[in-house]
Amino acid sequence: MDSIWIRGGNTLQGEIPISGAKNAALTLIPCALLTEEKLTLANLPRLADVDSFSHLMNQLGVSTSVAGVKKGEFGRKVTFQASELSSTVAPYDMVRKMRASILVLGPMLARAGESTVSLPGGCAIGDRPIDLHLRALEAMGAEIELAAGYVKASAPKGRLTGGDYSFPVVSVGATENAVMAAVLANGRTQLFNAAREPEIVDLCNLLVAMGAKIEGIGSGHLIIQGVEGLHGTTYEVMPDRIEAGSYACAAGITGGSVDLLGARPDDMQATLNALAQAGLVIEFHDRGIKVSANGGLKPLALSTSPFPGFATDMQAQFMAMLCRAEGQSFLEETIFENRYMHVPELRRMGAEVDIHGRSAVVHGVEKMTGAEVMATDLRASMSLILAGLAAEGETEVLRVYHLDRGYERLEEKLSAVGATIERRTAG
Ligand SMILES: CC(=O)N[C@H]1[C@@H](OP(=O)(O)OP(=O)(O)OC[C@H]2O[C@@H](n3ccc(=O)[nH]c3=O)[C@H](O)[C@@H]2O)O[C@H](CO)[C@@H](O)[C@@H]1O
Ligand SMILES: C=C(OP(=O)(O)O)C(=O)O
Repeated sequence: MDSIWIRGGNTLQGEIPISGAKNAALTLIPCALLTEEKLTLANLPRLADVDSFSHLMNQLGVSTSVAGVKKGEFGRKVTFQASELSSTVAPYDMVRKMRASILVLGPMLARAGESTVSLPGGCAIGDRPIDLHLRALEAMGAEIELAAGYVKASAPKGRLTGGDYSFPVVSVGATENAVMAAVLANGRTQLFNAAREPEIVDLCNLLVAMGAKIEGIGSGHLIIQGVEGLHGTTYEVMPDRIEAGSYACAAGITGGSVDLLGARPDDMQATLNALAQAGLVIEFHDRGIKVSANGGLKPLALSTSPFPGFATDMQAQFMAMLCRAEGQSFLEETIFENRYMHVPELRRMGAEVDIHGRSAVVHGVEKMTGAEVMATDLRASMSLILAGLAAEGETEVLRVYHLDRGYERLEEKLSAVGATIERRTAG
């Protein structure tokens, strides 16, 4: 199993190209299920989750072809074609590896009139139910059965009918499933209190490019007029705002300066505001965003919330950075109940963090020290990498497969800006 080894203490300086967004890719790929024609996605990040999703698509009968990729380039262009579906079942073996597999439920139901997907269950960061995905599909006439760990959805007479649904809690995945189902439904669907994350805007923009009719894109009220069919297209995946924010924290924690090439300011305003409040200097230019340290880090008070609020996917990385701030920071995690798994590992590196339920108090320390640490989930892993970059001595982050879900060639990107970092393969 691979690990990442770091010798900390280097000040990072230089350019980091930002890859296509994992969380956009994972909702754009299942859109291929909505048409018999080819869907080509450019700038798809080379990530374990994207490979797993492509594999799941293959199991459903979708063909994939990858365009020639040049050595040293990030991302790749993949064409998906679902001429016909050979299966409408997403098995446990796939779903347990990647929760986002649930995102085939809506489009497969819309396309084939039926869809069976293994229940994803909880994961390291929390319970993560899918009840809202199911309620939204029921509002479009879906009949849902739960049995033997699977959810089986079917559309009476083979086609969903437009309906209205108001989400009691903002859910990114449930909004995505509902939108992908509604685009082929018979009639109009209205979604209230829909998630407004930039990845959902990316999804809606792709669907419109495929011939869908969607109003209110970017707002919490989506109005979708179902159409008879969608066509293929070529579409470029948006840049990863979480990857960009993570590398911005790397500049902060090492007292350096990085240019986040391709990052889009509008997608990450809350992150940029928090970085600025922590004392970093943010500059915008036509190739991206430059984030530079300017003296010591200031402590912050941050609470996670749905977009446009401060993203839960940035909480662990900010916590690592704030371990080096001058004073006490306060963090509150409102989205997932168990998203402080990185804290015991950060403490092993000298961090002083108190947890009280969903709140954390981070007492800034003058130095952190390298250690062997265990990654527990994707963003927790990144927080340990960040701590390792600033720590004295050597850090080895184990269970790197979590990182490989969401950071394309992390060690290459960080060594290019001056980090002493390498991937080690055991055995
Ligand atoms: C692949 C992907 O895009 N993953 C992102 C997506 O996850 P995901 O789509 O799973 O997260 P949701 O937005 O659905 O979850 C938000 C909250 O709603 C709750 N909930 C959700 C669905 C449901 O049916 N019932 C329910 O109660 C969840 O437990 C959580 O407390 O959004 C999260 C919140 O921004 C991010 O951390 C993940 O990186
Ligand atoms: C929680 C995350 O992803 P997923 O929903 O795929 O687990 C994440 O990207 O931080």
